[in-house]
Amino acid sequence: MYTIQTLNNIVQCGLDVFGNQYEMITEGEADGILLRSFPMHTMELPASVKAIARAGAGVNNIPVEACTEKGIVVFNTPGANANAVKEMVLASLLLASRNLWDGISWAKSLYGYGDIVPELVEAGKKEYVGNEIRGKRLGIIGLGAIGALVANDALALEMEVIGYDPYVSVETAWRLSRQVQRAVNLEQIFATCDYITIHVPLVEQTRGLLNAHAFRSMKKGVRIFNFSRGELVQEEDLRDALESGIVANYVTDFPNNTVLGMKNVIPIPHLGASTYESEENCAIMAARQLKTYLETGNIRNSVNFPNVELPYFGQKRITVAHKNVPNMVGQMTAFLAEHHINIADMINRSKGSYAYTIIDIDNGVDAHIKESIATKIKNLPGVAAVRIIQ
Ligand SMILES: NC(=O)C1=CN([C@@H]2O[C@H](COP(=O)(O)OP(=O)(O)OC[C@H]3O[C@@H](n4cnc5c(N)ncnc54)[C@H](O)[C@@H]3O)[C@@H](O)[C@H]2O)C=CC1
Ligand SMILES: O=C(O)C(=O)COP(=O)(O)O
Repeated sequence: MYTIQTLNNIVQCGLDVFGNQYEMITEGEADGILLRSFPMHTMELPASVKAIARAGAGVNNIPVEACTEKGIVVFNTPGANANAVKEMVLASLLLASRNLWDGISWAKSLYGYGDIVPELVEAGKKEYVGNEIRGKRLGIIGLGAIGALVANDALALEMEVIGYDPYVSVETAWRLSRQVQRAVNLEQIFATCDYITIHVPLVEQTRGLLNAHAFRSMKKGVRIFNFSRGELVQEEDLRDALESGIVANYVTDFPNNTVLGMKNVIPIPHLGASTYESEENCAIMAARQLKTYLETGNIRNSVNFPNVELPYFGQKRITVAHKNVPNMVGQMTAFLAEHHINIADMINRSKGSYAYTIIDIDNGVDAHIKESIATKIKNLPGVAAVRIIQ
């Protein structure tokens, strides 16, 4: 029996993945945590927690580094909500270009004028003339799951598309249309684009990516779309850019009080991933990854540990999350050799400064010997967490 704590509402089909061997709780000590955007940074993590699954892409709400040091595996669901965000970006391109936000608000304000409403509409519509997006240049910062989808569909809408992503994955590169131009630096995007959309994770390197320097390099009247995270944009610099007209519109999925007070901001209440389809995709994927990890130790789509999978048929298994330093595996297997325990199968993979090892041992080993080996491994310098699965 495992216990899963949910920190946000997770759609039922995701919860159903766990089955009746799991207890679902919202407070207390759990083996696994399932969440969406719940801010975890100030949360005390019980020692019972072995893994955290983010039903979504961004993990900046999770203390990933602290989790890594404790051997807690953090998962996300790459691509599972990308289509939802892409559709929102496409809608926003039109929303901002055609002055739909102001136009609709004005039309609604005409309620009560009676029979002359149609006349007022025809007389007033000249205030809301917009631009077409066809033929305009769209700059995409970050060509991951979302950025690549936006790029391809913007081309289909006859936009000219240029993308910037120095770390683009091979998989994304294959999916991208060859018509997407490649920017060698951000200045190329800033200086030439009519529309700029940003699809990078919030990390120290990307915080404040759009700042005074960036705004100064942009074409006057550029429209900016932020469906990634509010902190990617330096707020006071944005205010100046909106006031001076460098930025014609800022469409953001992350409104806060400061940004709401700025002119020409189109605020969206973090609806990028809020579709039934995406909520289901994310919840099912996150739940499956978490369940698999708890039951087999296999890791798929973790942000802090490598993908490691060894087929599991109910055999005895030791899993170790540890630092990626020499002789870790040697020391672990030495303990097994001391007790004449045969290794049936083994795998070790690393990701950055951490690694993960799965050791399958032959059945028939006494429980107390297994426990003693687990304790010896746990006490090795560099080991973050040890589990015995059987
Ligand atoms: N508004 C919403 O509801 C949602 C927001 N998001 C946000 O969007 C972000 C991107 O999501 P995905 O495309 O699914 O993630 P992803 O991981 O597939 O793509 C991110 C891309 O950014 C690139 N990148 C990283 N640092 C960069 C830099 N300094 N300059 C240029 N490119 C850089 C990476 O190489 C990668 O290709 C998430 O991290 C999250 O913050 C994601 C889903 C829903
Ligand atoms: O997946 C992401 O990064 C998102 O921002 C989606 O957040 P949500 O699950 O809608 O709270």
